[in-house]
Amino acid sequence: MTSEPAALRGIGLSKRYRGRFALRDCDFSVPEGRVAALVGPNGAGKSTLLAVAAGLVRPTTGTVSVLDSEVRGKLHPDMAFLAQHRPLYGKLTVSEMLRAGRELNERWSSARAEEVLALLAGVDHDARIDTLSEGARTQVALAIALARGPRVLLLDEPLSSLDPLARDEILRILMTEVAERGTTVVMSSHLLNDLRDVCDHILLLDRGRIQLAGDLEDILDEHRFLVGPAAGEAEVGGDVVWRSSTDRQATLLVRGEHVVPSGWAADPVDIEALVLAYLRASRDLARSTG
Ligand SMILES: Nc1ncnc2c1ncn2[C@@H]1O[C@H](COP(=O)(O)OP(=O)(O)OP(=O)(O)O)[C@@H](O)[C@H]1O
Repeated sequence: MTSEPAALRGIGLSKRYRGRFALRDCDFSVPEGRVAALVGPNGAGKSTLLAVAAGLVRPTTGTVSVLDSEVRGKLHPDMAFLAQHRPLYGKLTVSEMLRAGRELNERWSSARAEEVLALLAGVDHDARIDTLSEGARTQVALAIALARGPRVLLLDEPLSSLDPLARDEILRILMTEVAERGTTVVMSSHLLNDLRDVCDHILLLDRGRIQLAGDLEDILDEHRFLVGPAAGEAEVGGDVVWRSSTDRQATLLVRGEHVVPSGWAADPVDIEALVLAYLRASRDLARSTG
């Protein structure tokens, strides 16, 4: 593991629920200032990892640290967490909810809250929370999280069930926060297309295990898709992450040094294709081992 200061670091992190691992031996380190995508299929352990990092769930073994101090059963003061089920009171109006946010949060920057109000310019402050669209509810919850003035922001599926316009609005707010304050963001999502332009770090979880962790550019640089006649496949050396072949053609995802046999093409990968190939490899392995 790197000794670079980390916004969020897990060492040997495991969480078991009734004998089943939701997280297993997870090592990762997200440096400060990164926007990290936490991706993986349903049930991979994303929400569990975020809940452990937020101090809501205790790990079974291992540790998680925020800004180099170990999380021990409560939210780090420099962190804000937006849970998947937005922590809002439906019967309050937006103004009342913001007042409640101020009263419920020890860490509340009034100056920051004023700025954050500007983020809610399009939301009716007299409307009850339970009458708002999903996008507006997410904006209110995000505004309250940002008014804590966090250095690290954890978001559990902030974009799910939002229409494209609302997704764009939330991402714009996040990117402004990152550009102006250097806040570290770790967000889980299934929407790889939306993450492509905003994330510079990736944590890929599958069945509780970290499959990939690191800066996105380095990880994309390390991988190539090789495509060529199936007969040449044996010549490709190195680490083959995933393969798919017909009688005539093979497609391989390779990591690190490898041979490109004559007649084969080596293509760069993007985040979506990379994640899909890792998940397919994992599914193929699970099928073959029963
Ligand atoms: N409180 C709990 N009690 C028992 N099992 C749990 C609990 N929370 C999560 N799990 C189990 O842990 C595993 C990981 O769940 P988790 O919600 O962390 O995954 P996820 O990647 O966030 O999934 P999704 O994308 O569907 O939200 C799943 O098998 C889930 O059923």
